[in-house]
Amino acid sequence: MTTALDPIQVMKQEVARAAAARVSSGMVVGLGTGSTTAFVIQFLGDRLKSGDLKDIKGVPTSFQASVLAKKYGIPLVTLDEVETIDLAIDGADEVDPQKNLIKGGGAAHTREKIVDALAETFIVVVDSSKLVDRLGSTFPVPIEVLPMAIAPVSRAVVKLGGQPELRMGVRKDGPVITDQGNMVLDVKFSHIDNPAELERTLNNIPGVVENGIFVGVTDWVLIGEIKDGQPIVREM
Ligand SMILES: O=C(CO)[C@H](O)[C@H](O)COP(=O)(O)O
Repeated sequence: MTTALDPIQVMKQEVARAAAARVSSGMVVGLGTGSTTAFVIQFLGDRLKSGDLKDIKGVPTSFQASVLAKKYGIPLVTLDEVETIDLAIDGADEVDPQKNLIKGGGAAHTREKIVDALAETFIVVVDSSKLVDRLGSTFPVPIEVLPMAIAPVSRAVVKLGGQPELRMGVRKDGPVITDQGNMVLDVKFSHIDNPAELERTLNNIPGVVENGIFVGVTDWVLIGEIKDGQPIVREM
């Protein structure tokens, strides 16, 4: 008996393979967080193992990314050790037609924004379900907040028209704690007219560490799709 592969997983793998193929020997590579970039890290490890790729260094965007990079044999460096990142590859929860993003489904958006924004080239890898006409259509905006400021930040986002919800752990009692020891508010907005303005406004609230709106950071989006029953990768 054969088991049909989940089409979303197939699209993620294809797009991850296409992104991993864009990495050249000697590059410093930003390693994103999430299920799609987990495939990227695995494929980079495969290329290193086969000798097709040599001497790359990874800058992880999360504890999860560093664990996977070690598992697949990718040497890691910190931002203290390198001045530039040649290429960053990361996933996203929503992508609009201007290549603006909502990220942070894995609560890693703070480190992701630092690494992705530093990269000379930033490639986003998504399956086609992540494409939206307008940010905020399907996904709330994740905001990393210092634990002591959860109440005032929640009140401030309500004044901005948002509905905040403290992100809770799935296999853990209590809230999700980020790699930096903070908490995450997922904030639903009925519509986001100006993502750049909302990104700045949210980051100006005292106690907010970083929010998951990424404006003007993306160079390329690789989109995994199924066409005529076959997975294809489209570029935006
Ligand atoms: O922003 C992220 C983590 O903070 C991820 O990149 C985003 O949630 C997409 O994840 P996936 O590839 O699993 O769909």
